[in-house]
Amino acid sequence: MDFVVEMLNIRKEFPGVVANDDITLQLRRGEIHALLGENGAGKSTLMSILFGMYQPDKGSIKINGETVRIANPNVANNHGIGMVHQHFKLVSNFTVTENIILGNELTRFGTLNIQGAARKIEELSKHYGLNVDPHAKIEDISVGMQQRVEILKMLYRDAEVLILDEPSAVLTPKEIEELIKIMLNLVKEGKSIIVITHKLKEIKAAADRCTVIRRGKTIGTVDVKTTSEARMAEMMVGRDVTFTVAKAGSNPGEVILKLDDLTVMNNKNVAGLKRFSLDVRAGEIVGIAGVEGNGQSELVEAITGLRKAESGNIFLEGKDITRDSIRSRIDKGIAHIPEDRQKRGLVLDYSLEDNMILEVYNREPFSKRGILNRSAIRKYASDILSSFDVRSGRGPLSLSRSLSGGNQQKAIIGREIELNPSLLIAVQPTRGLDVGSIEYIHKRLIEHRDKGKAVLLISLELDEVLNVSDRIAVVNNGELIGVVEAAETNEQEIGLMMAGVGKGGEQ
Ligand SMILES: Nc1ncnc2c1ncn2[C@@H]1O[C@H](COP(=O)(O)OP(=O)(O)OP(=O)(O)O)[C@@H](O)[C@H]1O
Repeated sequence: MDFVVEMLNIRKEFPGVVANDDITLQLRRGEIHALLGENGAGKSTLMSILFGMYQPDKGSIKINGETVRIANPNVANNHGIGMVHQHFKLVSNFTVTENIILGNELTRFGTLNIQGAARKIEELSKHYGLNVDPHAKIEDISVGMQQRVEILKMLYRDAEVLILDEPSAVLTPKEIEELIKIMLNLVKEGKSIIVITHKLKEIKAAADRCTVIRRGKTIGTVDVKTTSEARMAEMMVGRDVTFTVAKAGSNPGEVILKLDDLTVMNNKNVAGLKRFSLDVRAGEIVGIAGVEGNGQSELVEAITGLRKAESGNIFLEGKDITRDSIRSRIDKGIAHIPEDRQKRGLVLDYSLEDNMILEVYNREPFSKRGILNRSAIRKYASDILSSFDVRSGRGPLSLSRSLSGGNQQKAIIGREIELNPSLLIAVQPTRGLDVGSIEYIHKRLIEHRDKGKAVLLISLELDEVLNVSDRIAVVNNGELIGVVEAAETNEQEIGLMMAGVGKGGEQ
């Protein structure tokens, strides 16, 4: 068999955890190979080893049949291996071309040949159907385009093997479709791809084979065509997974959050949210559906106090909080699962336990007269971590940075739900989570509702909005297009509303 990459019996240990335990993955030339596994199963570690960022403790790597030692990412590049990380590594005020040649291109005379590079990038972009403008500035292009720049960067360096780490996590549904097309184009031209993803639908749509790992061990490699989504999910978590959300009807009570004619400016100082009014009641989950960038961030930031409202009012349990500080809003009962877990969710260089008390460290029993009560903090953190199944090497003492992305996300969700807020704002709460964890988080959101609390769910996953919410508010271009009962609508209707067509067909 013609394998372009073979990772054989790989082992990698971190303090307190065996991240990879005898893992074998063989990549055929010209295939799309999915790598599937629960949060913390060891996928990123395995790919970091292939890309030369970590050295395995045991095992070997073969490229085109020859054993190699990949000492660092430059060596990986020289072997034709490229990687697109979850968090892009682009300089935002540089152009596409400047980013691609950064650290790579010096001519024989020590001067840069930017025009030549731009021409080559344009050709590559055309050849693989990427449609990227080499002269555009990174800050002016969409996230989907930025990802293509990362792909181009690999192609520019003649990568034959492309590793994509959860590439669809940051994309809109349309961008995901385009990405799948691009991946299929790439393999048609002879490239080989390893893609880490939690989305079984995408594996079905794009991949040839799929290797499943669980808790650091290989479970098996399957042909995607002949394996059902349910079977792959079961291999991954070791039990059956239900894909539907079980919930009783809602029982809404008094209004908890009232937004009245709210206008909020965006970063470009134009109205990102326009004269927006909405009620969220106790005992209900209201979902916000919309294409990314249609006012959702401005809405969330205005409610949480991260951005000021230009006009209009925000009421929490009848009290006007429009001008309250962030701290005062937290104290009054607003909790927030932020979209960006690394920037806003966690202090990555703090331990997990310190992250669990970020909002409550000044309360008893966690501190008294400025002295922290470590044992109370540890107990509180340990309880959250075990109830949300946050897996890490050293439990509450683990550095937050060392957790896998999905486990970081679960820790944030646990911390916010534990505050028992009267209003829980959940932004993309299940982004990057495996299907088992998604099931669990949905259950906890519904439980919170059933305790008589209000939940505002903002998600780009239409399935999630439809399944978890009781009512759905659709936004387009910063405006509320309409509010519908989740039980009485469907994907088509919401899709049309997201495109700006009001309920009943009026534009
Ligand atoms: N640098 C590190 N130091 C300590 N522990 C680490 C480090 N990197 C990863 N780990 C641990 O190794 C395990 C595997 O992590 P890894 O990031 O490979 O998982 P993953 O499968 O990619 O998860 P996810 O789907 O959540 O991204 C986790 O328990 C994680 O906490």
